[in-house]
Amino acid sequence: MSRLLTDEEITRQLGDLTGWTREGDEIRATYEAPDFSAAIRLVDEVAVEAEDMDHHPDIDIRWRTVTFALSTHSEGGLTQLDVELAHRIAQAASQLGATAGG
Ligand SMILES: C[C@H](O)[C@H](O)[C@H]1CNC2=NC(N)=NC(=O)C2=N1
Repeated sequence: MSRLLTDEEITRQLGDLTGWTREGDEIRATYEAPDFSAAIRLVDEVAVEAEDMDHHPDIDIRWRTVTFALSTHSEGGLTQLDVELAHRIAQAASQLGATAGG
């Protein structure tokens, strides 16, 4: 169980994460991988992290562009779980040479 974060907490905790923006009850980022295979590997690695956390992103895959949207559905907004998963996604993306873009 994780409580909803305040606006200030969200802003502060996303501060050092490139490409992540808040849109209402979600945080989102779009990554461009070197190729389609790397994009799928990124999704696969994120799946492992999501299962580890029992916290799951919405994922949109278009060729080598992958968009992740995070929200804690049970709480109806953003919690520490979303910030933690965003950091894990950023780490996986970095290791695969995927860069955060628009
Ligand atoms: C029972 C289990 O913990 C819940 O269904 C989890 C699974 N993954 C989840 N993922 C997300 N993003 N939000 C949730 O509220 C959520 N709930």
